[in-house]
Amino acid sequence: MADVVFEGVSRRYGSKVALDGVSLTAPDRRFTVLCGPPGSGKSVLLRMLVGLETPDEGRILIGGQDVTDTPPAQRPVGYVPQSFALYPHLTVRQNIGYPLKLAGAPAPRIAEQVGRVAELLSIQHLLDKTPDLLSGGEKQRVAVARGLSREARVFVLDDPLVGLDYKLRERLMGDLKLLAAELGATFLYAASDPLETLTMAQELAVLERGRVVRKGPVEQVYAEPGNEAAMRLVGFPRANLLPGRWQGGAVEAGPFRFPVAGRGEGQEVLVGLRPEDAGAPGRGVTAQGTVTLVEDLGAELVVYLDCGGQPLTVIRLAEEGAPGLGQPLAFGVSPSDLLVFDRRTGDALGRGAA
Ligand SMILES: Nc1ncnc2c1ncn2[C@@H]1O[C@H](COP(=O)(O)OP(=O)(O)OP(=O)(O)O)[C@@H](O)[C@H]1O
Repeated sequence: MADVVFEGVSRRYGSKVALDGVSLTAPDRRFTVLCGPPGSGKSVLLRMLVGLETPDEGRILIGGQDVTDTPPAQRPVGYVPQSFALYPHLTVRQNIGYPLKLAGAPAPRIAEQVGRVAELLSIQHLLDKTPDLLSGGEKQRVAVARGLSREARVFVLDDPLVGLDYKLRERLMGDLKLLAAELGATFLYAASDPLETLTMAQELAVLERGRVVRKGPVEQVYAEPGNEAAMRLVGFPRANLLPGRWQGGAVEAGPFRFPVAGRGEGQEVLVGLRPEDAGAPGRGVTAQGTVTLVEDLGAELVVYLDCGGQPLTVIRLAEEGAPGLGQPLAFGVSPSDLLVFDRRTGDALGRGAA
């Protein structure tokens, strides 16, 4: 078993609180994604697991063993850092084998492991080259291979695909998922991109300002965000969040006015609506906007609307045809897809009632 457990972990840098009492379990052999805006503490948390940072308070356990004070080389953790540097004077083979060499592995064992990860990442043909001969995407693959070369029970990847173009990222995401399944280890992965978050995660932890504001299986967090930050960060395209007010038993926000169940009378709220939950007009709550931009995703179109000054994004199937710019577009929303959050605290208050 290699559950990773953070127990009440805090870290300050001077007066800046980077992590504030984080408690989180990354279950054994599951792929856990940490998502959150820049500066929310993802890297610091991962660097603590690797052993490059020490918590001011709290403990870190791997497979039930306290590793809080264990030196990095003695932790069963492989690491792909956010900004990687390959050694320019070493070949790809030597770069990938470097962490194993540091850990004192014998040469035949290193050769075997390097061959294995190179095959998993389809970079066998690059093994004898030096980094200056590689493209950006190839370098990234080598960095990932180096992080995965250790025989570890836990792998930590800190936003490893950042900066790559869309096509390359998509391919590497697929490869990494397969790889994770094949290695059968526990993965922790920081992602700053919502598509990457959704594609990679089995388990999810949403961080904001050094705290975990939501955690759980990805499907559960998506269906019940429970918090405005989780709604904003988990979903692609990003969810709409409209400022509004709860008054007289109904919420009014942008083009919507709908009855709600719950307690929040008189409150300033944010109404969350996922673009994919806006459907054909005629059902539930209907609204209309003017088309300002259409983005083609292939089978789907992302349609940007202006609803009386309130921007709103909806999804349309491409087979329905692209709406014209400047044209009106009506749409319908099931009341239960309108999620209401407290604008001050971000906490969920309720949903639209039928
Ligand atoms: N060595 C350090 N010295 C001072 N402050 C630091 C240090 N490392 C991190 N911080 C601060 O801690 C906070 C959390 O940083 P962290 O790098 O973990 O964020 P992140 O969520 O990984 O962001 P990004 O997505 O930009 O990588 C930030 O405010 C950052 O400035």
